[in-house]
Amino acid sequence: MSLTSLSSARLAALDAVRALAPVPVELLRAHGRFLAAPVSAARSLPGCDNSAMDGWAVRSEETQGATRDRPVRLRVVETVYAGALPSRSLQPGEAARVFTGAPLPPGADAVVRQEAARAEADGHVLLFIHVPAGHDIRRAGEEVREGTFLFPAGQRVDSAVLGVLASQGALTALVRPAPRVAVLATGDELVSAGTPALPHQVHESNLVLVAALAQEAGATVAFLERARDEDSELRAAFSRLAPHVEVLFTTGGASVGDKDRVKRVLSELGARFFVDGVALKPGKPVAVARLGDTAVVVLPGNPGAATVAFDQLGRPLLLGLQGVREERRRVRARLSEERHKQAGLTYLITTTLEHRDDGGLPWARLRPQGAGQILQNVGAEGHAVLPPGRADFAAGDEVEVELFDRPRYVAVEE
Ligand SMILES: Nc1nc2c(c(=O)[nH]1)N[C@H]1C(S)=C(S)[C@@H](COP(=O)(O)OP(=O)(O)OC[C@H]3O[C@@H](n4cnc5c(N)ncnc54)[C@H](O)[C@@H]3O)O[C@H]1N2
Ligand code: MOO
Repeated sequence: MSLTSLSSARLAALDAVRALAPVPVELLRAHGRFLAAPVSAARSLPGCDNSAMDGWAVRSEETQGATRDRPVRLRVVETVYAGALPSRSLQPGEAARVFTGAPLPPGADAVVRQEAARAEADGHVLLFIHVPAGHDIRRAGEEVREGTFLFPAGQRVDSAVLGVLASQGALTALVRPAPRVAVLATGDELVSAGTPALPHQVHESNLVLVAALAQEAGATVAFLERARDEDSELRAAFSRLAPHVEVLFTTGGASVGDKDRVKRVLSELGARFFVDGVALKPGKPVAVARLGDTAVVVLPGNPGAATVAFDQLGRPLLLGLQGVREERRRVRARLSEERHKQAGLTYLITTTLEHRDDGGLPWARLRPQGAGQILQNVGAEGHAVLPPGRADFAAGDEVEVELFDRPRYVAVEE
């Protein structure tokens, strides 16, 4: 098996998919999806000059010198509520009762909030403070002007973006749908959760693990299935599942053992391989193929290896179907302990970061690592990247850490 570099494999894997066609969906259903086209403002926000407070709209120059002891007295000529329109312009000596969000009458240029004023029974108001022009007013278009750019294609639709789209009067957002995925766990040693397992048996855990990873990458999980390490079972499972999903993930049987049959059976079914083995640890046996219209990601059975292989090839592929690629933040850090590795491979080691008060680089506290282990991903902040071309790393050596949190999403060109 000749091993492809991680960077080439990531590029090659993306050729196995094309972005799904955009569809307009109701705003709440767009939550977590990615915009398929840029969005510009359909209207200005606010739409008109309006009051930021409950109070009185005034001509600011008339409040000159007002204090508690020497209030300014104005005649209240109307009341304007949010959503209503003023009936007239303010003339000298006049004020309008206004509530938060109410359009400002022409002629008014400031608001005195009601804590600084008192209504009198005879239809006047006493103002106790001087307000400059613009005070407690929200100007038309001060936040958004009609036609200005709001979001690029590829923007992830989170709650904040949904709020803005709704404020523009949008009912729907144009997004790419969630890719549908199936996960197939293979292995004769596996015992389903809920069933007692003998010491030589293994509780099946990759289905839920990979399904959750797929959901985190925006996919909808349509099938979770098991197959034994038999050609006929594998063949039947591939043929049954592939037509119904965009991506089929398999776990186990990916390596070179006698019962590692997944890749061979896929080939016999006519699958075309884009990636077959990557110079990566953990995750080396990972493959990406296409069976008919379905992308197949062959993940190793070891849970730690399956996680990294999913993260490096499966996740980009699911994001590609949604029209985006992810740019993770990278920071430099110092290794908290020495590591030795195979020089030809990229090692990705889950890590937390420790910031000390000495002003220096953070320390990468590597999690206990093993492809077959499963605790290493819990609470990890990122991957320490130990690049190829080097075998020995001493404690204190500088490395890059790729952070999982707050990535940037960029629309991919089609
Ligand atoms: N001679 C060689 N042996 C191995 C090589 C190699 O290059 N030459 N590669 C190793 C690497 S790297 C990995 S990673 C593993 C993974 O290979 P497979 O994909 O074939 O995985 P399995 O053998 O089926 O299982 C490995 C391990 O993981 C457990 N497992 C499998 N599926 C699940 C599941 N759904 N839930 C929980 N645990 C699961 C399984 O019981 C095994 O312990 O191969 C190396 N070997
Ligand atoms: O590369 Mo396998 O994925 O160690 O452990």
